[in-house]
Amino acid sequence: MRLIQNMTTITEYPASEYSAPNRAIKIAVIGGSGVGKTALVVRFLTKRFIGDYERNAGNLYSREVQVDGEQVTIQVQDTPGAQMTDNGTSLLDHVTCSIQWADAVVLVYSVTDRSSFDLIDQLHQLVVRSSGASMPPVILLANKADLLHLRRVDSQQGPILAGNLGCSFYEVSASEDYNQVHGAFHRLCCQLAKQPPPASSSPPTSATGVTEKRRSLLIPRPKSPNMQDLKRRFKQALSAKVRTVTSV
Ligand SMILES: Nc1nc2c(ncn2[C@@H]2O[C@H](COP(=O)(O)OP(=O)(O)OP(=O)(O)O)[C@@H](O)[C@H]2O)c(=O)[nH]1
Repeated sequence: MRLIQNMTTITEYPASEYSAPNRAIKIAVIGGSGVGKTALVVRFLTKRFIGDYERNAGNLYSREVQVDGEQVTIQVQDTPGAQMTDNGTSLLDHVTCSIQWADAVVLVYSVTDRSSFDLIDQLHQLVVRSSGASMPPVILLANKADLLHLRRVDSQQGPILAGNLGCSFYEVSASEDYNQVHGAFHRLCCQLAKQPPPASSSPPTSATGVTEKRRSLLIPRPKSPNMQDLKRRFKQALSAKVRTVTSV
């Protein structure tokens, strides 16, 4: 597949075709539970929308692509849903680790879930706190835009929040519109690809050494075989649909 946008080209290849180590672009996707994080990641990487997923335990997905002639590996960390508690938020250890690992962060809420919108401000603060001196690029995604009758977050509120946080905003539907989802991730990838790759020998840029940790120690290990796992789930979903059709 070849995509051209703003003079930047991205060509996707099956990961198995290449063995040479590439530059990696690492993206962490964070947000409340059930907002569609997995659906968005899978849609971006495979073009497919699969309705049902197991509850996310923190999978790492990757895909080989070519950006402006440079072969890169896009790695997307799908984090478990953060939840609001009386004391703040929970399930944040994994989220914090993902932020420190990532080159960029995608914050996600669902337009059908007011609490997921209210959570964004706290998650953004967590990104600021976890990033030290090297704040990564952040984009805000409002998902499930197709569910008009269930909307609980007004369409003007997303852009206002994004403006306050200083990040780009996209309202998307993982289920209905691949181009919207792809466009949002694509622009982020192009932005990251234009940045110079980190020098492996460079010293930490902050007293906490967050930058150095981001590149090395805190890389979460994949908890599933990524594309293999995706293919297995897709086959399961297909065969379930075939069973439903044949039994009607
Ligand atoms: N209608 C509609 N449903 C969606 C959309 N995106 C996701 N869903 C549904 O929302 C539910 C939750 O999606 P997931 O991708 O599992 O959400 P998640 O944020 O990864 O959830 P956790 O693993 O609990 O953190 C699933 O039933 C999806 O089919 C969308 O754009 N439109």
